[in-house]
Amino acid sequence: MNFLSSSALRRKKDTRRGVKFTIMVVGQSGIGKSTFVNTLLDTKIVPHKYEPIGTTIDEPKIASFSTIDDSSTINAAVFQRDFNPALADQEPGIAITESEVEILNKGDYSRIFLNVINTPGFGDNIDNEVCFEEIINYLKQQFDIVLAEETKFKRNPKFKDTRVHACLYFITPTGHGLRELDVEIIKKLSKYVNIIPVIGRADSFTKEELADFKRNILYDIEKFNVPVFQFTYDDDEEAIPEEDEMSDEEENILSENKYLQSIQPFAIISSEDEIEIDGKSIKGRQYPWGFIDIHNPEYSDFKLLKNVLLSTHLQDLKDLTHDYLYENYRTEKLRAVNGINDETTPETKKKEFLGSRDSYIPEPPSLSNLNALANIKDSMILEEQNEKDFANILDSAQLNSQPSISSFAQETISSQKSIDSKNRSQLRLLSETVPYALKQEQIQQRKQKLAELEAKSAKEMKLKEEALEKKALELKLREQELLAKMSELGISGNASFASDN
Ligand SMILES: Nc1nc2c(ncn2[C@@H]2O[C@H](COP(=O)(O)OP(=O)(O)OP(=O)(O)O)[C@@H](O)[C@H]2O)c(=O)[nH]1
Repeated sequence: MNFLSSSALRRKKDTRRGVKFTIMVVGQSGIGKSTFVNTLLDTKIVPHKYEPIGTTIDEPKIASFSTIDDSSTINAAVFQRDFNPALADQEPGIAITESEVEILNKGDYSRIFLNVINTPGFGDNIDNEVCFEEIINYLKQQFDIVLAEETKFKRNPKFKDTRVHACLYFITPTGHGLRELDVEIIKKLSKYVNIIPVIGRADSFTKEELADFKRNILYDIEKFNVPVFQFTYDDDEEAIPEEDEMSDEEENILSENKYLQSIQPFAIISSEDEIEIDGKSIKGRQYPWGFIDIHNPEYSDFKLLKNVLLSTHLQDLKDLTHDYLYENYRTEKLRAVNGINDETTPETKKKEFLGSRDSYIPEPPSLSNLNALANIKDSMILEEQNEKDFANILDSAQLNSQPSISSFAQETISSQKSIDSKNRSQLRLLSETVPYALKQEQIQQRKQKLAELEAKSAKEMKLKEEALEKKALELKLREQELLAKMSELGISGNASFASDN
């Protein structure tokens, strides 16, 4: 009989109920992002550029977008779905779209609720700064949503965690290595998401070219300290003490990680098309000289990458996002908003904060008290736990008819309650301000962005107005010249022409 530990049981239950996982694809247009996603899921969930609406199972939701040319009314997403030659010379800007799909593993009935974030327009602009900002803001916003929820006194049981767990960064297949733009964007994004570099359309290289390209990329990653996701393994076998013998499963994981690390970055070939080979239908690409099965590891790392994302490393990617990336973000944010002194212990902070509680007047919602709130909230949870413990003592004491314990517990609870009830109402009020304050911050940022856009378009309007006035003046002068010429020649102008003058 197989026995499962309670955590393994919980994990099994969780996977049956469904695991939420979010991936993002970033890279230049035409590099194979949409094809990869659709092949990965064997479903058309992401549209290709200029593909009309209605070709995917659901229309992707536009989460946010930025336009470069503010005077235009189009945005990247609209621009990309419908080809309009009149707008072809415009900068596309960037859109961030979300597509959700549920994956059911028929073997063990586990489910993954996968959210795919696409970034059409990325890298297609002359100045891509706005694209970086839009993606980073999106990633930060998802962290903020979790932070706001965490600080709530009463959490929403239906809360949806939208943090992005992995970003597949499609490297432009130049063959030379990483471009300056790649280094810059990966460095910026890696603060908020695990970056997995990918070479798309790997069939455009010969075997040797691909090996060279991979080598160049690894060299650049090392040289410029580019923080990408690592498949960790310990090369130093002697470092593991004998008594810490590894189980077969652990050994397999280590050797698998070692192999995955050795083939980095993944070079993939994707295809949405099925081709018929020996009466069997396979996902592949047909060339004038033959075909490629995209699952064949000899040519494509597609199968490996699929396995990493949807099976072997899914939990690692989620854990790293929560325990490392989000935790760093949370700490940084709390420190920044409160100008916190690290030497102060949570206990001192709590005392300082509670010292003035009798004269406490709630401040207007602000992030400046966020850190204090987080610590207070921890202490509240502790106090609440204490109260529960006392109540348990009381219950068991009453059951056992032991009046001495019962009266002790009751006394302690009532004195604790008199302090706590006062605290609690203040703390409840404060903890409710945190999500509100974060929302306010976002609204403020949006307002500022809108104001900047308005100022820019007002400036452009003014320039256009001046240009029109200049043109009108030129026309007027031309008209006068013509009239003068006509009178010289003895030709009389028509009535309206003359009266206009
Ligand atoms: N040869 C080859 N072509 C590919 C591969 N993957 C995608 N393509 C083709 O490349 C073209 C562009 O692919 P997309 O998946 O639409 O590229 P994208 O990066 O999503 O582009 P945007 O939608 O503009 O962002 C399509 O014609 C695909 O069929 C591949 O692995 N090998």
